[in-house]
Amino acid sequence: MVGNTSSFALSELSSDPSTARPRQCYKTRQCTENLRHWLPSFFSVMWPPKAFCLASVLWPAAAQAYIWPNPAYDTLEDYYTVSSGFGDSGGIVDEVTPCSLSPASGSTPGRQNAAEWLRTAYHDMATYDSTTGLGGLDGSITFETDRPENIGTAFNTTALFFAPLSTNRVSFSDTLALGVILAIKNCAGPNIPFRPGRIDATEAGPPGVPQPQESLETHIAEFARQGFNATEMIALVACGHTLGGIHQIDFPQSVQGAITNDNPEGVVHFDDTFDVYDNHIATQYLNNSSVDQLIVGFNSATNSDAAIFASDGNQTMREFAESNDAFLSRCGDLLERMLNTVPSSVQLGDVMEPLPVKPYQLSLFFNATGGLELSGYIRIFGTSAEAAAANPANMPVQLVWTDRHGTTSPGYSTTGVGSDFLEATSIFGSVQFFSVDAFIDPSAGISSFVVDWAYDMQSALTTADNGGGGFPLQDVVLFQHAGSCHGAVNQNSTINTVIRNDMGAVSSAYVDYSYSTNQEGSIAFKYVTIRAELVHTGNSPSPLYDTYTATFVANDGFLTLDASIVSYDLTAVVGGTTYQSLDNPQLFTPC
Ligand code: HEM
Repeated sequence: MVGNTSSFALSELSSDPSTARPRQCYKTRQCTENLRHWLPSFFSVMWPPKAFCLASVLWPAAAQAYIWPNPAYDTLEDYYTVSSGFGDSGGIVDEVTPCSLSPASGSTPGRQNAAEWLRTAYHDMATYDSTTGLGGLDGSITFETDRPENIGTAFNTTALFFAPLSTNRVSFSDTLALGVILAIKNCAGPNIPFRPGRIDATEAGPPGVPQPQESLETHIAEFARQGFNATEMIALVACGHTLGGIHQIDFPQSVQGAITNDNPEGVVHFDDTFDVYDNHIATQYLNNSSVDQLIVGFNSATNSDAAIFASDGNQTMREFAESNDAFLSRCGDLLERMLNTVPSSVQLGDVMEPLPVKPYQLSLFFNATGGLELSGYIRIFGTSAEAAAANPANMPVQLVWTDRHGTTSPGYSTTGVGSDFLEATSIFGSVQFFSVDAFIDPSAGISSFVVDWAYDMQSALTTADNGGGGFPLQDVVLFQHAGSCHGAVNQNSTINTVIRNDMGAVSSAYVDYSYSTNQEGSIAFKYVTIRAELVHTGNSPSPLYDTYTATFVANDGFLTLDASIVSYDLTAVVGGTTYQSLDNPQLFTPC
C-alpha cells in the first residue's frame, strides 16, 4: 500500500541571516552543486523555494549522528525498516513477497517485480559516463522508456510503483535503489548497504545501455564507461541474470516458441531458481544445463551472456559456481557500486541503519474538546534474541517530557502498556509500535521528550534521548486538522493552524504546500511547492493560541486526494524567532 509516510518534523529555527541559503536551487540535472556546507542549517533558515532541490536535504553523515526529526531521512528510514503491518508506509517488501511475485499483485504471469526493479536500476545507471561524471542512478530512466535499448514494460511498471513513494524531499532514484536492496535481500540475496541522497534528473540522459546483439568489445567498452572493468562486467551480468528471465514478446530475435496460454509473454528464465538470488546462473552455465536464452538461444548473434561469461576463460563463473557465498559477497559489492554510481557532484549520505527508537506520525494539536493533544506512535526496533522474543504487551514504553520552561514531567507514561501496540514486521529485525495519546497543559507546553522503555516489565528501563538532547518538539506553530481541507484542481484548499500569542508579534507566517504534477517527457512526477500566507483569523481553543488560516488554489498540473503525494510545511516568525512544523499529515478531508 501507499500511505501516509510522513513523520512530523517540529523544529525551532533561528532567524540568523548568516545562515541564509546561498542561492535558489532548482531541481535540474545541473542542480548538483555541493550544498553540504550549508546543510547543517537546514532547520535553522528560512528559504523561498518554489521547487526544492533535493541537494538541500540533510543526510546524516559519520561526523553528525542522526537527530530526529529529519523529514527526508525519516521517510526513507520508514520504507527501509518496516516491511509489513502497521507503519509499512512504502509497501516495498510486500511487492516482492514472494520473490517471484509479478506486478499488479501477482496477476501478470511470467513477470517478476524483483527482477524488473533490478533491471530498471541497471538500465538507469548504465548510461553513466565515468570520464565526465555525468549520469548514473538519477531516475533519468523515467524519461527514456521509449528507447530501443529499454524494451519492455518493466521500466514503466517499476517507475509507476516507485514514483508515488518519492516526495518533495525524497528522490525517485533513492526509492528505486532502496527497493532493489530490499528486493534482493528478500530473495535470499546479500545485504547491500543503502546510502540515501540521490538526486533525480529532470531530462533524459544520453543512450548507452548494452544490448544483446552488440559485440563483446562493445560490451567491454560500455561497462568501462560505466566504471566497471572486463572482469567486473562478467560478474555484474551474472549478478543481474540470476533473477527473472527473457521474454519472447519483447525479444523475439532471441526467444522462440515460449508463448503459451499459461506463459503469455513467453518468459524463459535465466536459471532454474529465477526467484532465488543464488549462483545457479553460474553452475548451470558450467554444467551445460543452462536454459538462459542469452547463452543457448537459437540466435547466436544475441547470445551475449555466453560471450561475456566465457571472456575470461570462465574463471569468474568457476569462482561463482564453487561457492554461493562467494557469489553473494561479490554481487553485494558490485551491486552496491552500481547503485551508488551517481553524478559526481552528488554526495551520498552515510549507510542507513534502522533506528532503535523513533517517533512516527507524531503531532501536537488542539482536539475537538479543546485539549492540547500529543498523538502518534513510538517505534522500537531491535535485532537481538531478546527483541525477537519480546511480547509487546509486556513492554513498558513511556514518554518523559520537558516543558517549555525546562521542567521535566514526573515519569509521565503516555503509552498504554498491554493494549496500545500495533503489529509490524521488519526483514532486519523485530519492530513494534506503541501509541502515544497524551495531553499537554498549554501554559506549561512541551519542548522535548525522552523515551524510557524495556523489553519486559522486569528489566531496567533504557532511555532513548535522540543523541543526548531529547526528541525536540515545538509548541509554537501547530497544524490543525480541524478546519483544514484539501481542494480538487482549481478549487480552494484551506490550511488551519494555531500560533502561540504569548511570545511576541507574529511578523511572518506561511504554508509551503507541495504537490506532485506531471513531468513532461517522464512517467514519474515532479513536485511543486507553492507558498500561501497564513492570515490571522481569530481565537483558538486556548487563550494562549490564535488561529491563522491560509486559503489557496493549486492549479498547476494535477492534484489528488492520494495522501502520499502532498505535504504541508508551516513556518512562523514569532517574536523574531522562526519556528517550523514540517511534513504535516496529508489531508484526507476534501473541501
Ligand atoms: C551486456 C549486458 C546486458 C545485456 C545485453 C542484458 C540483456 C538483457 C535482456 C535482453 C533481458 C531480457 C529482458 C526481458 O525480456 O524482459 C535482460 C533481463 C534482465 N537483466 Fe540484463 N542485460 C545485461 C546486463 C545486466 C546487468 C548488469 C543487470 C543487473 C546487474 C541485469 C539485470 C537483468 C535482470 C534482473 C533481468 C530480468 C528482467 C525480468 O525478468 O523482467 N542485466 N537482460
